[in-house]
Amino acid sequence: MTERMVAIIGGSGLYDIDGLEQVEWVTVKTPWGDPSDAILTGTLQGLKLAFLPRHGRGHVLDPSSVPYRANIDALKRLGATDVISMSACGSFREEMAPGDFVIVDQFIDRTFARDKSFFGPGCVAHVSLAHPTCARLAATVGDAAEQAGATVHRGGTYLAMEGPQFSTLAESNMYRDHWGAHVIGMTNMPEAKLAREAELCYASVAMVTDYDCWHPDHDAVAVSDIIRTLTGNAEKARRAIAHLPALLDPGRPPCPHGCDRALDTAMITAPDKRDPAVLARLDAVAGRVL
Ligand SMILES: CSC[C@H]1O[C@H](OP(=O)(O)O)[C@H](O)[C@@H]1O
Ligand SMILES: Nc1ncnc2[nH]cnc12
Repeated sequence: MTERMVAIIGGSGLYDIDGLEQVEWVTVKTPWGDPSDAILTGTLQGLKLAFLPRHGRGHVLDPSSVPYRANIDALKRLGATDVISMSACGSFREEMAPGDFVIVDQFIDRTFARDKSFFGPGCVAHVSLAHPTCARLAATVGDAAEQAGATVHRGGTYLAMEGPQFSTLAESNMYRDHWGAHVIGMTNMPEAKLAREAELCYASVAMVTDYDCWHPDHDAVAVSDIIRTLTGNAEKARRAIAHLPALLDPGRPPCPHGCDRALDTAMITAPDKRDPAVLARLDAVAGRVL
């Protein structure tokens, strides 16, 4: 049994959480640079929690500038075992309406200007991403969101785009009609890939703010519309977090899906060929297998 620490990565509109005890904003140094901000740590009814605002408090980082590797490394370094991402997103489906929560289970990664792996020359590893989210954690997060009064869609494909501009109509139609995506955002990739490499269970709550630009009855998305919906979404997200301690024990049994053992079969560089400087950077992420 591992001691559980649930890390919440808060997206647009969610820059802190309340109700924690023994609260501290902790500054964490990582070999990948500084995380987006200090990390809020504390306990909620006995459950250890950490909270990191993805864009920094005051929303100072655009999606391409978020230090995804530093964020995941810092959470792992602090002792996180589970990561719950809470993000604003556009919807490609009529029934996934603004205000609804989608528990994402698949991704299409269209980002191209971000560091996507902790591994590389000197230590090569290939983890499986067939099932990029943790089904156990996702089910619990879905329960917490429902208990918070949200309309929850369990399962959905999140198209991660580079941004910061929103999609063209042609792109929106292609993602929706031909690629089968359900929601769109700019941040869950490479975050989910890095969480898997760091052997963290990862679940994503995509909180719908708009219909992007494909919907004939809705104007193309604008930040002002998003902000209007965000406030209500963030309130529901906070209520969902408050339900987590009743659903998650402080002790965490091994992940039945193997998220916490993702590196068991991933490393391919021969041990005597591994670069010591690269291994030093992997101390938190891959320390278990190095
Ligand atoms: C403020 S609209 C666009 C912005 O919102 C989402 O951020 P996050 O995923 O961190 O909630 C989206 O991905 C864009 O970065
Ligand atoms: N329509 C949209 N496209 C990309 N990111 C988003 N975040 C919120 N709405 C979005």
